[in-house]
Amino acid sequence: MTAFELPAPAKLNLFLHITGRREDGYHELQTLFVMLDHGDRLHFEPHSHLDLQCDDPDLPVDDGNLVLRAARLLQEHTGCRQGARLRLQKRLPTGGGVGGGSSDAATTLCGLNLLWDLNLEEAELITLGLKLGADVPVFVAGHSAWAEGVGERLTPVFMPEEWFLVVHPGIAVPTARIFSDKELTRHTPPIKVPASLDRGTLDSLQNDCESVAKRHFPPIAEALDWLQREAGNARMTGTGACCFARLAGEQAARQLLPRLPQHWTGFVARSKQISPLREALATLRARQNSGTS
Ligand SMILES: C[C@](O)(CO)[C@H](O)COP(=O)(O)OP(=O)(O)OC[C@H]1O[C@@H](n2ccc(N)nc2=O)[C@H](O)[C@@H]1O
Ligand SMILES: Nc1ncnc2c1ncn2[C@@H]1O[C@H](COP(=O)(O)OP(=O)(O)OP(=O)(O)O)[C@@H](O)[C@H]1O
Repeated sequence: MTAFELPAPAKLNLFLHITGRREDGYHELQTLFVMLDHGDRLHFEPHSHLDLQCDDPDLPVDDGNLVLRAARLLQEHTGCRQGARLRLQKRLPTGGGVGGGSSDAATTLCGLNLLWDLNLEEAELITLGLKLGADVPVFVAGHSAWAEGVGERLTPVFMPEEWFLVVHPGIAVPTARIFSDKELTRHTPPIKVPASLDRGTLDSLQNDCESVAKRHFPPIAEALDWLQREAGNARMTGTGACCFARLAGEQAARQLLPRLPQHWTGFVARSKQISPLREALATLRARQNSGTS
């Protein structure tokens, strides 16, 4: 396979319940993930060794970057000695709760599986991904999903494609800081996976991390208040910092975006049943099979 580019999409947690804590300190969750049509991009090229470039000067380009950690993990797991030149275009805010780093890691695993002709099955990539972070498996699976465990027990759910305004109130939230707070609600009773998730049910479900995140990071409370006033049904995603609201359509979302207070950034995105990564991989494979790569 020669050079190609793949998306690393964002996710939203439409709700997030914490139902318990494991002995290793990780939290048991119930959450609904949707994939968005907005995210980072990663360029792959054959190369003698692993080399990462990134357009965000605040991110490391050594093993501190999840892209290189994912690449090395795949090399170790398969014994593959090939390299790759990887160029990461960041669009997702770091520590934003939209899964930026995790999605980059998933795209790296899937892209190198193709570049290096490894032919690993999706289940094997998911197991590897979980070693890199609790959010990596859902990006490898690449569809909207109900998730349990630490986020790795995935059940596909059909969700209508909807438009969202996602607001980033200019701060980075370290996930561990929220999960280590003594006052975090950790015992929400588990709910059964509903056969279908109607809007009324979804709107009644909360993000258990919100109150702790709002206390540590007041800009999150401000962003939630603003979105609630302007659009209704405001929620935080993951452990923050991003907050989001569902809008009636693309136009409504795009009209609200320029009205964001100046010190925040945001983006408009549509949820996708099948992630842009999975779609792009299918196109690349089809090209490979027809010999036009
Ligand atoms: C909150 C979510 O974003 C929901 O999608 C994810 O569960 C977080 O996933 P992630 O960013 O991939 O998190 P990881 O990199 O695996 O973990 C960061 C830290 O958060 C804490 N952590 C994370 C996930 C989890 N289910 N329980 C935890 O207690 C752990 O202290 C861990 O050291
Ligand atoms: N490729 C990457 N992109 C973003 N952050 C990265 C990357 N590689 C390593 N990191 C580190 O990961 C941390 C933030 O991770 P990430 O961007 O996944 O947070 P997040 O968007 O809040 O995701 P989540 O919803 O999974 O919590 C930062 O400490 C950052 O330096």
